[in-house]
Amino acid sequence: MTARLSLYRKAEQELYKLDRAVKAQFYDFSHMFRANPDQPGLDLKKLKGDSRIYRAKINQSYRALLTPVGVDPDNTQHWLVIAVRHRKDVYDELQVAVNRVTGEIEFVDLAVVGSSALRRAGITLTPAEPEAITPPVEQIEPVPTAEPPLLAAYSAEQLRELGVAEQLIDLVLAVTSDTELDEVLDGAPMLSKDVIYGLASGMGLDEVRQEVTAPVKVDEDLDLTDFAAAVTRTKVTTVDKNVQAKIDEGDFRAWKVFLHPTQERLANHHYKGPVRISGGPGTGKTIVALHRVNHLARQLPPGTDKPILLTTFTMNLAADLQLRLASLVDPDLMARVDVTHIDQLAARVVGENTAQRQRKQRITDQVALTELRQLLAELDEQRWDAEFLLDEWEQVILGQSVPSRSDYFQVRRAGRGRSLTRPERSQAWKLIEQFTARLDKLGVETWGQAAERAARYEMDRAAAVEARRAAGTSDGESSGSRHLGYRYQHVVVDEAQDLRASHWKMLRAMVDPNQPNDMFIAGDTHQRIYDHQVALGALGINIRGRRSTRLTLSYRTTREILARALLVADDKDVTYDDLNDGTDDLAGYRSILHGPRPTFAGYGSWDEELAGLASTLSTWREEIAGDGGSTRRDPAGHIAVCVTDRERVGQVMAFLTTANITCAELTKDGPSGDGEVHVGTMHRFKGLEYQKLAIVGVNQGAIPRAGIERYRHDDPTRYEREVRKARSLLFVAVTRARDGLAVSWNGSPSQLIAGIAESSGE
Ligand SMILES: Nc1ncnc2c1ncn2[C@@H]1O[C@H](COP(=O)(O)OP(=O)(O)OP(=O)(O)O)[C@@H](O)[C@H]1O
Repeated sequence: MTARLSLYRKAEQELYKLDRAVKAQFYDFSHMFRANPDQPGLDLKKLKGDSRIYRAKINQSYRALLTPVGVDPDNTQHWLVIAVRHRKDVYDELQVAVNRVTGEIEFVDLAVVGSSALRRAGITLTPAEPEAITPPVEQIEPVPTAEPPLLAAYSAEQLRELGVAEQLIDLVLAVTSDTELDEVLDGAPMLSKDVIYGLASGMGLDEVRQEVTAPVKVDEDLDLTDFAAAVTRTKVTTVDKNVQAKIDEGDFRAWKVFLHPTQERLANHHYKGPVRISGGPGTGKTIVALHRVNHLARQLPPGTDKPILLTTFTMNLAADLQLRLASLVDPDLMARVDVTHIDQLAARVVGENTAQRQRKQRITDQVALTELRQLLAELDEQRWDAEFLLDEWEQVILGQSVPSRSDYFQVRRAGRGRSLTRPERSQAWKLIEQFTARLDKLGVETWGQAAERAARYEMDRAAAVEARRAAGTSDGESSGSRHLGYRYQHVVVDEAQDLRASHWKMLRAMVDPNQPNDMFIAGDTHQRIYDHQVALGALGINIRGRRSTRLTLSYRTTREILARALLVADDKDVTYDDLNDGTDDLAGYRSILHGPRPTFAGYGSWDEELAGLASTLSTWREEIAGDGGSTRRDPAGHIAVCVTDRERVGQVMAFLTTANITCAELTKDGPSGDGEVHVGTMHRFKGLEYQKLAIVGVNQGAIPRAGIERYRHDDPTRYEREVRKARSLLFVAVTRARDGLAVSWNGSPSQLIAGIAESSGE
């Protein structure tokens, strides 16, 4: 009798973590099982407590827990592996069931529930192979506590109705502390976790019903005993000859296959207009954007063009998106997606519209600032600060495409702080005119200028398309049709918080505003590290009602790190916008991952801090190398050091090299070289993640820079803006760490972490 075998998500994740040798034995086991599940070497036996679960032998120590889910028409048995574990963790009380809300098969992992919670709920676990174990005698009684149960306000019936797994209900109603709740939910099915964490974080019953339960509820009447039907609704991995490759991919595979229902809904929904996904760091915005592209690509009619644009803010992030997308999307469909960073896109549009001899070299804002300073010095102009003027030009004049001096007199200068009188505006306009003429003469332009030009070209093109439509000629009818249609059918944007107004105008004009699924925008304004605040509505991108959604569950950062990160971002005096006229917040932002407490440490000098850093990195290196069980894991690329300025990058790398730690600098193209520890300034860390991260030199005066003090009284709005940018930068940095974070400083700590440093007792 042959068998078909599938893997439940949890079992697959357990396999990722096993030693290579045990994984190899699992592949052998699957092979044998598929040939004949009843062969004696597998020792297939039913657990005593629940008639649905069987255990089978992978090797002397490991067992597969399986459940039969039906028989195919050709008489092949179909089995689902629901867990893979050490035999001492197999208990007779384990159960598998069909969830009454989702209709999926689910397994509650009682093996990971702490003994105090089990006892509180009156559950005793009996090892399935007692003869093989010398059980630790569990004498610990739950500490009697006067604390009421955490979820005392709810009844078993209410939890059942929301979809909490039956076996968990008594347990969660009994727990009295967050720690116990974490233990109970550690091995819980996803819906149970979402519901309980939702209630525990203060969401009301109706809110949970609406936001968590309703989206995953199946409409049909469910037969809770029909496992064959249930397994068709459950995301499982088929065990075939490719299973080894799938398991070896480990966590890299997880994001491709197991989307959270909220993420899945966002990625696959049909939207009548632009949609925006927000959410704290690590909540999967990028993952959803990638799946969105996959979904859109699969709907395309056959063709050879590239109707989908996937864009982001920087070059290295675009390269990363390209790589990840290629592992998700079929190669044929991948060829239909244009993955480009936003400045490159603008440069392409400008290039298409400019004769070769008129093309200009692009310069950074820093180079432009030096030119402007030079000009002001030559003019002996003392009244204007170069930085202020450059910002005025970038944000007000270019940002709003102000075409003339008279328009500049009328324009709103929201968020600019210092107000300007009419004569002052006149002076500013004149100086900026002289400045742009100077750049022109040098044959250069800033990226802001290029973006503004690209927006204008693209808006002209959109106007031409609309005019043709109004005249009754359809797109692509005549020769030269490349210029006569909208450039894309779908635009997907990641890291949206940092795009300039002109980028948005360009993107808006690249896609038909009257077609569905036109724009999909992912970003988090708490992570805005450039000065480009926009109101999308005013730029023709109207995001209505339910087309704005927030993700709240972090898949990256441990709870311990997230709690400190929130202290950085959530200052009571700061509000964050929603890329429009409203506000955004991080309410409900949470993680279910646990890890070591982040460290905050002050040193007497930079040299001492560097020595402390080398010691931390050495410890981390050993920890990561030891993670792989008997095979040593290569720590390269899993550890990074984040510094506050370029100069310190060099200093850190030089010091670490002498301490026998090899480094690779994080450049705008990604890490240069294959050194094991990546070192870079904070800006370079946007969108990245590392298992362990050290942030050094978080001193008073380094972040925010001491230089902004001059604005404190003269231009308080500007001062606040600079502090906010620094806050966001540090927030981005601390949330890059998956499970290890060490923040340090020498002298006095930055004002942004002073409170955290004190409360950490260091
Ligand atoms: N459904 C999922 N299953 C497994 N892993 C996931 C899932 N969703 C996200 N992740 C993982 O969580 C991490 C963070 O995801 P992602 O980079 O998409 O978050 P983000 O919201 O874009 O973060 P940031 O705002 O910091 O750039 C990644 O390692 C990703 O693979």
